[in-house]
Amino acid sequence: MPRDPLIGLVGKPSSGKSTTLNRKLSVRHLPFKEREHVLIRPRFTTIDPQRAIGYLQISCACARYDLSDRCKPNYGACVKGKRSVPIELLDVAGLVPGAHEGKGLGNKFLDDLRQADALIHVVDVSGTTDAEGKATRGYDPLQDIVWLRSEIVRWIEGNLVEKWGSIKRRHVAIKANPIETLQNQFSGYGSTPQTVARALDRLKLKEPLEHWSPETISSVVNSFTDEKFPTVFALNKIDHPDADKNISKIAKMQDPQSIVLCSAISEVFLRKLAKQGFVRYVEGSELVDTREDLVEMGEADGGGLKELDEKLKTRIENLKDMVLYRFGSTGVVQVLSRAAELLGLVPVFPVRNIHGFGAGAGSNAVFRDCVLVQKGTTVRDCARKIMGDAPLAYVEGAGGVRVSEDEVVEVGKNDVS
Ligand SMILES: Nc1nc2c(ncn2[C@@H]2O[C@H](COP(=O)(O)OP(=O)(O)OP(=O)(O)O)[C@@H](O)[C@H]2O)c(=O)[nH]1
Repeated sequence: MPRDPLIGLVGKPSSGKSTTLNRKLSVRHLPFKEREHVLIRPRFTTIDPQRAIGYLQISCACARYDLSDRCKPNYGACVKGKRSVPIELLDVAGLVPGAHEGKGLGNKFLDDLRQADALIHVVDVSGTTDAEGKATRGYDPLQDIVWLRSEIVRWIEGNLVEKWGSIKRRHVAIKANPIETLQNQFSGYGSTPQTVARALDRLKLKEPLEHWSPETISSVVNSFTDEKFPTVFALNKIDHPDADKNISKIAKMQDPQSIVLCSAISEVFLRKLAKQGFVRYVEGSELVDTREDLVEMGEADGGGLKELDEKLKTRIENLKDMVLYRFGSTGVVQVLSRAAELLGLVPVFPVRNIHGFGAGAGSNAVFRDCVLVQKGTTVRDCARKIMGDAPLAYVEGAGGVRVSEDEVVEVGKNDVS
């Protein structure tokens, strides 16, 4: 049965992980059942990783069938076809340079990372904190991208090289293929034979495994790391004046698809103002309206918003200029969306009644559930994930069409019941 996708949040101290999570983690607003899930589960000490629930914004199935006004999710929310679906996050705090040698409880944190399917690396792009998170000025944040990646690679490589002699001997003795041999070593990182196959495929290696040089082993581990831990770089603190030059530098070195610019503190601020009734704010967009704006747009009562004092007005104007107009949004919602894209997550909407998309039992509500599955998941696996071991007669997709259990689920293709 496929397990739920898990995204790990990493970054040095003070890069802004908690601030980013505060945005995504609204424990108070969750139903009680879900809250239990969210609470930090201390195992041995208080610095254990935290499981948190983030909200991934997707386009809801209700929008495709023009049923937005009847869409009532059991978890998360749906506003005019934009649905927030809960997704689990693993907050891996405490990674510092030297973690693979055990510095700062590094091995433990790296071990916790094993469970993650993708990573969000929160980078302080303002350069106002050094490698260990202490206040400074002019630090080059590209170094953080380099060292954090290197910690993960050196950890995996170290574990592999330590046993390389016996791995090689066994490989030759049982005439295994490289995928089998490596999968045996990498399964502890949550790898599958497909992950290993893709990692090897890229390298087009000619030499048999028993003749691999240390450089080849290193490139195999690098390629495996790319496959197993696809990473989004959340370049945080873009509101800071020193951020610009660092952003350009990082943009030249990294795949643009892997970068999202964000200002977690701006997102927290805007949400707070919206909650207090001072602004109307559409999450993930550049739209922030004050009472005056709404009056100007023809809403006589200013949308019922409160009057702002001069200080708050100036702060909002600055935030618009420095962040929203320049970058299009605070970027925080986009960070999670990009990670889901890298993972190829597919939202699936299980319903009891495939013709009306309802939940049954006389309810008028539609699309109450939405589960996220990894790309490549079959209809059978998906049904098992939703129904457990209950006997499966057959699965129908939208329009009441029977769907083969071997079919792979795709967006908009087979919303199953
Ligand atoms: N200017 C600016 N400051 C930010 C932003 N996000 C976070 N900060 C500040 O950076 C500091 C560290 O933020 P945290 O969210 O606590 O960082 P962290 O990565 O969780 O730190 P640890 O818990 O030590 O691992 C705080 O003072 C935040 O207010 C941002 O977008 N812009």
